[in-house]
Amino acid sequence: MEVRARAPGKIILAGEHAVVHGSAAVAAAIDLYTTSSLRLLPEEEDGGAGAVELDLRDSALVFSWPCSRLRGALGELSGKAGAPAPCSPDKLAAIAKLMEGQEIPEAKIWLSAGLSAFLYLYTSILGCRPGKTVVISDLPIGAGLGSSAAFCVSMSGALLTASGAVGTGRGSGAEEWQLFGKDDLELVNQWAFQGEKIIHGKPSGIDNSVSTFGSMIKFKKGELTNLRSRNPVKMLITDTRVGRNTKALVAGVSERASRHPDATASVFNAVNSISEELSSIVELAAEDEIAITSKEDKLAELMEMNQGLLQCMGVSHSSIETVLRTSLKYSLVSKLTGAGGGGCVLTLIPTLLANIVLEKVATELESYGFRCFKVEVGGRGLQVCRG
Ligand SMILES: Nc1ncnc2c1ncn2[C@@H]1O[C@H](COP(=O)(O)OP(=O)(O)O)[C@@H](O)[C@H]1O
Ligand SMILES: C[C@@](O)(CCOP(=O)(O)O)CC(=O)O
Ligand SMILES: [Mg+2]
Repeated sequence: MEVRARAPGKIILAGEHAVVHGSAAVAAAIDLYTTSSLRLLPEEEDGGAGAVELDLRDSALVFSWPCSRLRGALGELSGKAGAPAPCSPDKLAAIAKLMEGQEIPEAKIWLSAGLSAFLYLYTSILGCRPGKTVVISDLPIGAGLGSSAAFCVSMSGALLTASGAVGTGRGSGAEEWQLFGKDDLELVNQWAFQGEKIIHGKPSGIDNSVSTFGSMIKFKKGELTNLRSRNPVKMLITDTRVGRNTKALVAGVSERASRHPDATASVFNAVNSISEELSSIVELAAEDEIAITSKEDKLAELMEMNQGLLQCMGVSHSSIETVLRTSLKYSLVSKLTGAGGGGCVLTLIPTLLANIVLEKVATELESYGFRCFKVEVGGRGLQVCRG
């Protein structure tokens, strides 16, 4: 039997980086997904044959580890259905050794973090049982849209379903994709967070939480509040195609914070106020055109202020500045989203101007070699399908 699990990427409307240091942040799921499909294979009679295979379709790369090699490196693991234990330094070192001999092209060496997270999740949840996993994603990888979290959430969802630890709870029989109940989602989220730790070093947990639970959320110190967004929030996403790595950017902000503790504490505090205000504005119901415009003006101003503070943290980039300047020509406000340093930028598209301005600004941005995504904001989180 095959289990498929899909998990969305996300945008951060306010609060990235500061959220790692305890400030509030606001994030929403988007309708771009990573899907992990898992098929367990029968154990061979001698107990030693078979392999764990990971097929990364978008990269056209397949990785494989004989079960005997996994047992040799990690011991006789039985698999675990309950809450996860963090990956110990010894296990991480053993996983790093298992990367040896895998042919990762130099240009895609960043995939090794994802492979390590995969091996940790697979062997911790299922032990060293043979199986094949195929991963396909709509998301640009390493661009600020939470591909690492969507990878960990979809993988944890598929593995925990295959292990029997979680089961599909809700959804009509006619629907292919089914939703989990709250307890199952909590468990998937805990495992995905451990996977994110392997990829990010010090994640806040916002990305895996919004990918698991979907919708729009406020997140602060591990606490999640669901936001009821009363009016649609329309965002254009521009991928500058400048590659970057969240782990390095998060570490860079922490280093700046240790050099200038008082100044950065004030910056993080200001971001906290922006996220708090933005989350209450999002929940206001605007009934007419004047109210909608006034609400969107406030959101735009808060995004603009947040972008200035992200510059203070040292995570903007000349490509991001180009997107800001271009959108400003159309009187639109933008901010980076995710870790910055390149990657993606959000542009708020006012409801009343959407028909006039969206295509024009996207066309101009694409003429510079950027890639634009028009996404639905605040949709579903993890979904699973068996077949
Ligand atoms: N589909 C995928 N297959 C393998 N690894 C992935 C995949 N998606 C994400 N990753 C891992 O996550 C890393 C990107 O995460 P990160 O730097 O946090 O950027 P973002 O989460 O914004 O895309 C990649 O370098 C890779 O290790
Ligand atoms: C910078 C940060 O706030 C968000 C990172 O998002 P992404 O990996 O760039 O999509 C880090 C975190 O909250 O874990
Ligand atoms: Mg990430």
